[in-house]
Amino acid sequence: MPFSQADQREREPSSLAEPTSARGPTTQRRNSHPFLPAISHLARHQHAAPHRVRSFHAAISARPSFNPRGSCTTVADLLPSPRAPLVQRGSSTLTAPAYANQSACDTWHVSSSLPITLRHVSHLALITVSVYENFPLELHDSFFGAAKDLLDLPDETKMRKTGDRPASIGYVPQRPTAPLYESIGIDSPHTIEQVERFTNVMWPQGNDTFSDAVHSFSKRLVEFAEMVTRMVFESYGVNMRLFNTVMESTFYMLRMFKYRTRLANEMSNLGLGSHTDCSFITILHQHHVDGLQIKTKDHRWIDVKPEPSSFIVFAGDALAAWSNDRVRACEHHVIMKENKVRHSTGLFTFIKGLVHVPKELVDDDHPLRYKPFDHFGYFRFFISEEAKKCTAPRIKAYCGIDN
Ligand SMILES: O=C(O)CCC(=O)C(=O)O
Ligand SMILES: [Fe+2]
Repeated sequence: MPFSQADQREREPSSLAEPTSARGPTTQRRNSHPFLPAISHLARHQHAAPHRVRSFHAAISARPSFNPRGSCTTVADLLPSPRAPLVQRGSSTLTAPAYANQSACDTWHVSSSLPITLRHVSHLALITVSVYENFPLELHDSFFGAAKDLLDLPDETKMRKTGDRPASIGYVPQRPTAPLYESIGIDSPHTIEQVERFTNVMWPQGNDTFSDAVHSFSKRLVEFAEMVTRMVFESYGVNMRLFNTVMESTFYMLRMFKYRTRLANEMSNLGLGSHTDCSFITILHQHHVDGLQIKTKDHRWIDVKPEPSSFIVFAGDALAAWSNDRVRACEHHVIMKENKVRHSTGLFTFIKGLVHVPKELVDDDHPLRYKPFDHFGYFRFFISEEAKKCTAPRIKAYCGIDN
């Protein structure tokens, strides 16, 4: 989420906040916020039996090769063994390999009510998840139709102030370093009040088609983000009371991106430069036009192909720190290969208050590597000029501990 416009608002009081000074490195173990590995790719899954699950239903596929210590995660390593035992509880089922592009993958079917143990998945860099129930294709299409209407508005309209929360940042116009890219954000898009507030700024006469599409889509996306969060807490054996606290303290920002086509005299096809996100997790959706690439541990860029109802989950910098470097924040960029306008969207999660590495993730082999940090404070640092000069990862510069 490489925002260039600093729109820094005052910090919101946090239910998680504890005085930093009161906590030394060895005592900073409560109130931390876990998260998923590096990347999940959520794809439509045809073989599912939706009637088996009550609510949100997804399938997670992963390639084999599991590193039980999971010290550091990127694509193409630390993936679970197909032989790894999977816990199946509640309405979960384990099915045959189902994801066509990946050989020897296993598929887990999970629902939000499902306490599936994700220990084997939690160090993954790349997993694929099919979301098919509660997330019909029409919803994706109506959402992207709404996003297109929004991003086709005149720049002066898109620049209007719409939010005032700590992590708010509104419209990011095309700029010399990323001339093809523009983006616009909606805070708390799962609440109808916030979506209507935003809509009324953009369309003072109202636009129910827009607000309905965005709200319906975001509500489900937030449910999905919660589900993933829960799975990660469980996978790390972190106290579930902490999960509840974190859920209450999570701030969601939805951003919609548009990449225009190149002009005749423009040589570069770079849509968006290489970066990691400052979020805890990011859930991305590319809709139809590809361009997203992620960097593997061995520094290769690989394509993430769009599928009509597929999502990708990235670990952001905050998750990397929370996990005490077990999970690596996913480096990604956008290369515009097709000569088509590209629309994509991302849900970014932030934790209000201090983020601590949980005690479960600190041991002799994994000494504490991060001080507790204020996530919104990190957001402000992330978009600052100072951060741009950092040679080390920004999160390390902000709150890393040299061991
Ligand atoms: O458009 C995309 O697929 C990625 C956008 C992105 O990475 C970002 O805005 O942080
Ligand atoms: Fe990003």
